[in-house]
Amino acid sequence: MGALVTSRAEEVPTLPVIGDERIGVLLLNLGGPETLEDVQPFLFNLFADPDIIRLPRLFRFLQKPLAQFISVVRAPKSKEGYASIGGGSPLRQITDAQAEELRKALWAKNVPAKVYVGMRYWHPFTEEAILQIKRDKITKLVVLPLYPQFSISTSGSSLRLLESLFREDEYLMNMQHTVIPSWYQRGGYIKAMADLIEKELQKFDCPEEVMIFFSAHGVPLAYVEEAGDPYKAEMEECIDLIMEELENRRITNAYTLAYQSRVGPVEWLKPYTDETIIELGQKGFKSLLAVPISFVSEHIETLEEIDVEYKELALKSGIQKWGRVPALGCEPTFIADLADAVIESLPYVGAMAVSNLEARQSLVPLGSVEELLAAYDSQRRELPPPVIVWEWGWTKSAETWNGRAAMLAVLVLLVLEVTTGEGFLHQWGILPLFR
Ligand SMILES: C=CC1=C(C)c2cc3[nH]c(cc4nc(cc5[nH]c(cc1n2)c(C)c5CCC(=O)O)C(CCC(=O)O)=C4C)c(C)c3C=C
Ligand SMILES: [Fe+2]
Ligand SMILES: [Fe+2]
Repeated sequence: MGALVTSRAEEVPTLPVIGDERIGVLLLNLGGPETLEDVQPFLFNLFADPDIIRLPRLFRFLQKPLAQFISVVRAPKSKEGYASIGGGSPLRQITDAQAEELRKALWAKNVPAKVYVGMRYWHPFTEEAILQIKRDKITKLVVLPLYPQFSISTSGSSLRLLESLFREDEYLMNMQHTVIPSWYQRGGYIKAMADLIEKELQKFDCPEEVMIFFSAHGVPLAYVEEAGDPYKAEMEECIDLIMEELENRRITNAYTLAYQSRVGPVEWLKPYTDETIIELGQKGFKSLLAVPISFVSEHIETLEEIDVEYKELALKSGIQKWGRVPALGCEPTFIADLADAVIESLPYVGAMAVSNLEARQSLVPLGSVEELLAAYDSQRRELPPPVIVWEWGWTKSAETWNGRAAMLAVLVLLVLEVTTGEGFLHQWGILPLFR
């Protein structure tokens, strides 16, 4: 259920109607498997997303079979990871708690709003949250992705899904709404991050000698260089702002940014976290403080990848003292800032009423996300034509048989790829995702 999120339902006051208005906030997030049985279907949902695996247009019909194949092959390794952090992702629980704290902060600031959670790949799905929003007859909606920096693969994917849901539904089309596409530059968020870093630095014997190691989730390089994803630029600006805030507190440590969690053999944003850790060890750094920067909840990549894998690598590479800044979670300065972001965006929701035509065309009043997504789509159209072109018959039955022949050919190609290690899917960087 994408319902009003609360730990104890009876404590939630009934949503007052101000005039005719009912305000809602929709938090968008990735979602994670709650049990080990959820892992494979969760992975299927993730890989079936064309914003995660970008196939050329002619091969889109392969998206789901490919997602099925990759998810089945990858599931055992992923399950091991989830088993090691307690048998499932903590993401739903943390996001629900953030939603409840945000609701309280909004009510405390005299903005009585309902807060909904819509996950992209697992429960509560975005579609469920939208159903609940309609049931509650929300009239003004603020859409807030829980990713500080925008990426096509995260906020972009969720917004694309929302846009398609909005287009199909008369009620949603007419609902006033606005989106906060990214918020990495907000003062409260920057301050909250700096507070956490400052606190963790104090746990080292010589805090001023610690290398502050920002580890962001990576994306394939082509997203940034070909599709125009602003993720890297926003990430770099975000880190500059945090370091400025620390400098104002006379904390002038060395710092660096690297990208973690790459999947498959295509080039991802560099430098890579693992390679950077080894280099820092070689350069003689002895103390590292890891700062997860692209996500505001603990999840498998903080709890397993950073806390276990990267720590082990660091210790092997000559680092003697390793620390890690916790994810923001329900940190009060951060939640208060999210509440302010929502409140500041409310006039834009009103503005949508003035130009409802715009509201019908785009989720975003200023058009920024629509422009980003449009740029991304035009990149997709410009991809070179695939080598195989199916140009057989035009009758219905011929098309059916062509489809079957194509599927058979694809299966043969898959078997050949797996056995020889070469082929189209390797060239597109897809097949090695299986491992
Ligand atoms: C800002 C954060 C994230 C970006 C950008 C991102 C891009 C991205 N991710 C994959 C593949 C996988 N991601 C997986 C889990 C996962 N991803 C993020 C965040 C970002 N992903 C989080 C927080 C999580 C963990 C959720 C949880 O359960 O705690 C997984 C599944 C885990 C695994 O098997 O390793 C995959 C696979 C790609 C390909 C991509 C960019 C194209
Ligand atoms: Fe991911
Ligand atoms: Fe990942």
